[in-house]
Amino acid sequence: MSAKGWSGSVSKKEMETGVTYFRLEEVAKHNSAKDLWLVIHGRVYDVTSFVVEHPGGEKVLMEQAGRDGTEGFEGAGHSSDAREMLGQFCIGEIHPSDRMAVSP
Ligand code: HEM
Repeated sequence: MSAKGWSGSVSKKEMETGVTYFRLEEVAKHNSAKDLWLVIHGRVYDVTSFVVEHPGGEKVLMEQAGRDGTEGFEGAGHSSDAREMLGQFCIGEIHPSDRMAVSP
């Protein structure tokens, strides 16, 4: 369980479930093409290595960098292949306290 650049302490719940939780504030820091995280359906994705490979282009990912890209992701009508790809970029979930602020 590693989280690049994350300096928060590990909560009891995280130790029990093995899930890494990120605050929106933390996700927002990863907002450049060289360090790009986004949130889709409450999960956090580090797509830094995927930006240049994204079939939909770099621009749309940059526009959502450090933010909740659920609407954009769903709006583009991604294939089931694209949905399966999400798994390899997932690094954790949005912290329960911030969950109301993002799309479930
Ligand atoms: C980890 C996140 C993402 C992955 C793995 C991903 C993957 C893909 C893949 C594999 C395609 C090719 C078409 C398909 O198989 O559906 C695609 C196309 C596309 N994606 Fe993404 N995508 C991601 C995030 C996003 C986001 C956040 C947006 C918009 C804000 C977006 C917008 C698009 C668009 C506009 C296309 C082109 C659709 C077309 O040409 O018809 N993608 N993406």
